[in-house]
Amino acid sequence: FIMNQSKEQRILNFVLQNAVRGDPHSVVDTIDKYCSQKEWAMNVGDEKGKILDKTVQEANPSVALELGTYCGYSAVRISRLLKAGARLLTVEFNPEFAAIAKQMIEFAGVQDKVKLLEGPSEEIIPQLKKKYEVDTLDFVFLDHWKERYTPDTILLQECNLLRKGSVLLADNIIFPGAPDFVNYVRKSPHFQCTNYPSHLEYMQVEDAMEKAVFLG
Ligand SMILES: Nc1ncnc2c1ncn2[C@@H]1O[C@H](Cn2cc(CNC(=O)c3cc([N+](=O)[O-])cc(O)c3O)nn2)[C@@H](O)[C@H]1O
Ligand SMILES: [Mg+2]
Repeated sequence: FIMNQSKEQRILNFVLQNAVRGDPHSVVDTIDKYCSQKEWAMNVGDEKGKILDKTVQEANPSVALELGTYCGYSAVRISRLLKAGARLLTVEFNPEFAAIAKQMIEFAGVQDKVKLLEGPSEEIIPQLKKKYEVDTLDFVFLDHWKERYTPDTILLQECNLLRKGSVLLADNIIFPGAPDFVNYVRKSPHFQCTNYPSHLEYMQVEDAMEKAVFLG
């Protein structure tokens, strides 16, 4: 247990020493092993990860966006399911976390499918069309600051980044909670919502994910 390292650095080192290079599944399993046995961390985890997997497979996105990369757990989890030629853009504004995630993504061998965009989501989203050549987004995973879920969902619409059928999936609806987001999407005539009860990663605490499909 190297004290002067960050928790995120310890998670990355555990993966580099214990997972199989080029095998995204082993990277995901190894992070879950470390975070359930050694140090808790805010990865979406395996129980909610299975809901994420099903939602991604159903959407079968060509272009996906993730808000809040953290160590890259869900970026690896999502990108391992993407069809040939599909891509994931993931947004992270903490440079230390971005550096960890970059190494995690490369070790997993999914770097050709994943583009990590460093900066706050509110700055990056308006750049997606011109700077990152996005037309519309097929899938969006929200897992960053919970107070940003609603403003960023509104921003995605204002930037014409959603099309009929675009799928939003939000983590932490119960814990830490995103009450204004849940109110916003469930009240909006532009979204069809589904709630998926689950548990907080690595804990026996209630949590849930919310799927909101854009109706145009
Ligand atoms: N506007 C933003 N733009 C880009 N990246 C952002 C933004 N806000 C936070 N981030 C980044 O998301 C990552 C992860 N993150 C997520 C959160 C919010 N999520 C949680 O706080 C959380 C907390 C718990 N929890 O406390 O049990 C469980 C979870 O699953 C969570 O996602 N804060 N940082 C961090 O690296 C941060 O730099
Ligand atoms: Mg989360």
